[in-house]
Amino acid sequence: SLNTSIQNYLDIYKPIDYAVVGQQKCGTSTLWNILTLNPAVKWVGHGKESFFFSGEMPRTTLCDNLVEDFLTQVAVQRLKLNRTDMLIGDWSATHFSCSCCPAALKSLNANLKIIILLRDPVQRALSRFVEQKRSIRMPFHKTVENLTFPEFVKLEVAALKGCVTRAASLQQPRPQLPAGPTQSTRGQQRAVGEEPLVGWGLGLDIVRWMEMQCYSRSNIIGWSVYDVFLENYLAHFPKEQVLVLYTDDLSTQPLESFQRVEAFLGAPPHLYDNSVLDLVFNSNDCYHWRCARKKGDVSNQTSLLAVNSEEGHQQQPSRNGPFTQAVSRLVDLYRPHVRRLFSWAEQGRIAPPPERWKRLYA
Ligand SMILES: Nc1ncnc2c1ncn2[C@@H]1O[C@H](COP(=O)(O)OS(=O)(=O)O)[C@@H](OP(=O)(O)O)[C@H]1O
Repeated sequence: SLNTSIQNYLDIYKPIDYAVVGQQKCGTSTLWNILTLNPAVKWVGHGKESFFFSGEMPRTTLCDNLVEDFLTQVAVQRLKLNRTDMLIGDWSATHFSCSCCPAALKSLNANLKIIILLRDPVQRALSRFVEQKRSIRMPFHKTVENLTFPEFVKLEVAALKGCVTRAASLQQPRPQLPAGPTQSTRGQQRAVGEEPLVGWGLGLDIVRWMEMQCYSRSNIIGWSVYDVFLENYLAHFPKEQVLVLYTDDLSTQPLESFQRVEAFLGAPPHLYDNSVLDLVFNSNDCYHWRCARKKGDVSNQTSLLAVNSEEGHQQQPSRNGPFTQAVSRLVDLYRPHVRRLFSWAEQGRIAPPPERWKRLYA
């Protein structure tokens, strides 16, 4: 029963224009619900996420999934709406931590615009932990059901460190880099002194590949190690095609954030209702991509939930208690990775992370 009045087959089957690749638990549902109120901005799939090239469980990498099936899903959107003039994107938040996804997406459309939303790494890890713990339907519920947050952090950080140490032991001498302005493997200019960015299939050696897999197989803690995954995207796509946003900005300056995304996508500006901009979707209060709560009602609930479950319903974690220690352990883990984000911001490769992150992780 599809409306086939649109004549141009190529227009219907052309690939997506943009991809919001993650990160999971960083506010992607809020971005999706509000941004797609703009009639020029649409998405592929029935729900929010297609999970087409990588699923919830990191081992289910699907980069060689049938391209034609994906194009058909995109075409369905154009046929349903009987329009070819809107921007169609993929919203799978699982694509950020997937090693082969930047390569697959680049092959799909070299002009693709990539959008990445990042939240304070500890907050993201906490958010995912609480979600998995609370719902038996969640894929990592079994992993965390009998553990407190500090217990889980201790085990997982040790496992991650072991994995990364084993990866580092495979280090071989690196080829000498030529002096002066250099070209990356993909031919893009980088300034003197800027580290070369490598990606899957683009200069990634065994050490960094294995390291990336250590983090990509650790959904709750490892998926907050943003620089490793972001580097992969920046190696494949020119920085002009990669927009990095921060959850803090979505929270404090929602309208500006949506306008920035619209400008990046080349979409006509939409007039958003103020009451809509005040909404937070898929919060710990109401786990569903479409479930909305007022911003003020959900703030800081996640850390409270985690503390309450472990320290006897206190309002604040005790100074040297297990929860505070777990947070410090995570801050130590994330520190060098957050620092890389700041250095990329200084080099103009990405938008600067929130100042608050500097105080926490510097
Ligand atoms: N505007 C704004 N400001 C601050 N925080 C926000 C905002 N929008 C979403 N959120 C929080 O993001 C969490 C949900 O993220 P996602 O929608 O990306 O989750 S998912 O990957 O689709 O499962 C979820 O975190 P938790 O509440 O800690 O679970 C949301 O509360």
